[in-house]
Amino acid sequence: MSAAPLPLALTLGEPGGIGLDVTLQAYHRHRDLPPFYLLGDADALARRAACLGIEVPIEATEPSAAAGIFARALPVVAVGHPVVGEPGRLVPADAPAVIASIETAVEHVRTGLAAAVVTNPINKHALYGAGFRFPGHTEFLGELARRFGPGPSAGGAWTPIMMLAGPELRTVPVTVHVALAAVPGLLTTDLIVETGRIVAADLAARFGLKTPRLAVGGLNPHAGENGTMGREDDEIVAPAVAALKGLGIDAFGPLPSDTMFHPAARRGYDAALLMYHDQALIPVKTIAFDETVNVTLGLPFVRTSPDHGTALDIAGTGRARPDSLVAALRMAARMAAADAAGSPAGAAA
Ligand SMILES: NC(=O)c1ccc[n+]([C@@H]2O[C@H](COP(=O)([O-])OP(=O)(O)OC[C@H]3O[C@@H](n4cnc5c(N)ncnc54)[C@H](O)[C@@H]3O)[C@@H](O)[C@H]2O)c1
Ligand SMILES: N[C@H](C(=O)O)[C@H](O)COP(=O)(O)O
Repeated sequence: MSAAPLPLALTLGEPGGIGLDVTLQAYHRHRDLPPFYLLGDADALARRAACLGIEVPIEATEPSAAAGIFARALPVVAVGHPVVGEPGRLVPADAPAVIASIETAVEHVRTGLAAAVVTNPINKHALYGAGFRFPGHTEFLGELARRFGPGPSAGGAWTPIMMLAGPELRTVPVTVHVALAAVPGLLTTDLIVETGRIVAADLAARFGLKTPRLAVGGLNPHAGENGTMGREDDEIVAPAVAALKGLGIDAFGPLPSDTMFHPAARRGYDAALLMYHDQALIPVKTIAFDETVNVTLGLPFVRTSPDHGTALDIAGTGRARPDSLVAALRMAARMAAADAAGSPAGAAA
């Protein structure tokens, strides 16, 4: 007899945003989801369900009982902080619960209570007053990963890599939450090579792509047009592509970033590496905003998230679509199964 699958640990996210809405709607509308529990406050979730006018049975519980409860009620595991969760408003008193839910989710995976971490969106600015010092989940999770033991990077660090994965396109920003003006100074050949190496390794191990093809986009218009529109593409990006090839990775570029996302071009690669946040996130969110998943590669555990943000403008209105969260829950379950099996399981979106 095989054991019941471990549940996924879903974090609270910003309680003034749509995280609670999409959590409730996902459970309400989809009967075939992998079992998950919300790390938060059952009362706040019940208040949001009433606000949305939907009936969702909610049960406060412990992680070990969550999978058994899931068929009859949405399990909620308390994080030890009450939550106000007023739709459309950031309440400073809610920040400790938001941070605690992320830490607790990672701890539950580390201690074998949960299979993977799925995060609801946060408002980073709202957390800074409570001591949060990271640009986003990605960097915070990289730090929390140290609890699993030393990572492969310098000083025992883990290198978390952001990938946005949709049904037709996967993109990776090489630099992430930094001002555009800082990007040229941060781009190095080593950074691109390390990013490409982790992407190729995780696509093979966790997405069932044995020899993933990586398209590398240039920084400047027309990938620098032979150096006449900036030298970074020739001096930093091209050597990184050559180094990735030297590692046996099927990488090519630098490509002009404006013409690498049309349908025929997309069929030529499994993931695209782009030099900064908006180069990577605009195409994938434009093509499939409702189905794309934000996944963190390079960690000793699985983390996925919907691609959207807190959307304070529509919280509590019933207009938030749960599709991206549903995709994130399903992808997390597939990736965790691949990790558990120690072999590729094909977690493609
Ligand atoms: N994973 C995360 O924690 C994460 C991801 C992205 C943005 N954010 C944060 O979210 C905040 C708001 O960011 P933003 O305004 O750029 O993006 P957003 O995704 O919150 O909203 C952009 C637009 O899309 C709409 N929208 C978003 N999700 C939707 C859904 N599920 N259904 C229907 N409509 C939806 C919103 O109403 C808004 O009009 C920022 O503080 C940002 O840092 C967090
Ligand atoms: N850049 C991400 C996006 O726009 O989807 C987002 O801010 C989430 O980042 P984290 O997963 O690091 O919180």
